Amino acid sequence: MKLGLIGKTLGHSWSWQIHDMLIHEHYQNWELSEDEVIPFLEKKDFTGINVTIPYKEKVMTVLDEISPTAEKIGAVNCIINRDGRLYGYNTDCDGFMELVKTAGMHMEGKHAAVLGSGGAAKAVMAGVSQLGGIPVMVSRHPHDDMISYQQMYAMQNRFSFLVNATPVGMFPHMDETPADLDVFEHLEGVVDVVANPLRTKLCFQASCKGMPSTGGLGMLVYQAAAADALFTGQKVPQERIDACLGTLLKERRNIVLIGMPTSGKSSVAQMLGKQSGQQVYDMDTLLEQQFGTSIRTCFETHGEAYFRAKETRLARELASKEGVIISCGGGIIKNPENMQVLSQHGVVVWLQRNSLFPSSDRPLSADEASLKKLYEQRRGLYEMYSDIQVENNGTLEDTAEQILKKIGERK
Ligand SMILES: Nc1ncnc2c1ncn2[C@@H]1O[C@H](COP(=O)(O)OP(=O)(O)OP(=O)(O)O)[C@@H](O)[C@H]1O
Ligand SMILES: O=C(O)C1=C[C@@H](O)[C@@H](O)[C@H](O)C1
Ligand SMILES: [Mg+2]
Repeated sequence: MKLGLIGKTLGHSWSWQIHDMLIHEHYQNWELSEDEVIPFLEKKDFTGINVTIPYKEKVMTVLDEISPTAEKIGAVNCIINRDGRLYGYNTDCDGFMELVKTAGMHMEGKHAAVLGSGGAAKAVMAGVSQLGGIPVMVSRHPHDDMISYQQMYAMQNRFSFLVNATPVGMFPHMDETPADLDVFEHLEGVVDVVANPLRTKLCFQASCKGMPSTGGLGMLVYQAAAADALFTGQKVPQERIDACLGTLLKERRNIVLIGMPTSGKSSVAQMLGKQSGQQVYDMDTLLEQQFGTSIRTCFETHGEAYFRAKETRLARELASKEGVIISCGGGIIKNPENMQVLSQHGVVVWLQRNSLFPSSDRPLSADEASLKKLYEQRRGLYEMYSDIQVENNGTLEDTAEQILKKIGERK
């Protein structure tokens, strides 16, 4: 089988790795210029290909047959060569539907605001409809049946779901967000088709509100699985799809430990590193190295604001890493920006320990009374920002194992 992906720039594509895991087949990248696309297709020297930006519409002109869904969407991302005849499909739509189902979201009879008007947005519109939902396309330059962002906000009451199908928030523009979630009063879930970062700012804001949300990595894997079923004529077993997602997440997702001073973040991080083989970064230790003094001395000399600014800068630096363990200082949750950047590629674990103790090394919890006060001030924030909560009352080994187990159970 000769399989691969065509598009303009493919350096950042994860598809070759995904298809390798799903069907153990070699999958090539063919970077083509505008003029090369049609001759490439006419040569028909492939078994099956995926098509990505910006050629999903252009390829339709030379296909022999196009599936009704792809025709309706107006974009093809999968082409099969059957005895010299080219058949076009849209598996982005299948991928989107699978993503929504896996996230446990039920769109039947509900309105979904779909942000964007490009190929991805059109596939999402078809997916929402096939799931029984009522999609409404939202665009900065609305025409035909689309509405503007202003109109969306004006009718916010109607929407149960918000789907981002624009590139806003995608790496490297991770501080951007396509919509203001605060305006919506009845949202049940947020879907972002962006896969990098794993959690966009939009999804972070949804998690802070306790609202179900999902990023686009699952869609990327599910659309690939749907394409593989067309390439091979056989369904990809679910276990293989799950294993593929698990591997991609393990390689890219950081484990971020938050919690009260002395809850065990640094010790558990070291144990996790030992058990999983991932690199460990201890923020307080790194800051102490940077200052050349203890944290207490830094507070005494420069004040808390100085320390917090350095902490945020370090959080941003570490947030760009992938597949590592990050142990935070207890006060990391004081600045929402820290948690947003650390959550981009991170699963955030709140470590809880019964026997917390005052420590002269930690300026804000040097005695029992301040420790207690600190806990009351911070527990709501630890809860809001964490994906997983784990007790650290047994051995460090047990705690680390429990964390890895709970993370493994998440998709
Ligand atoms: N599960 C555990 N079993 C035994 N001792 C533990 C356990 N977890 C933590 N400790 C001990 O508690 C103390 C505080 O742990 P650690 O320094 O890892 O906490 P921390 O959350 O990183 O604190 P800080 O926020 O002050 O950096 C250490 O002496 C550590 O050995
Ligand atoms: O970036 C990628 O590798 C891809 C993205 C989407 O366009 C998919 O439709 C395509 O199959 C592969
Ligand atoms: Mg520590």
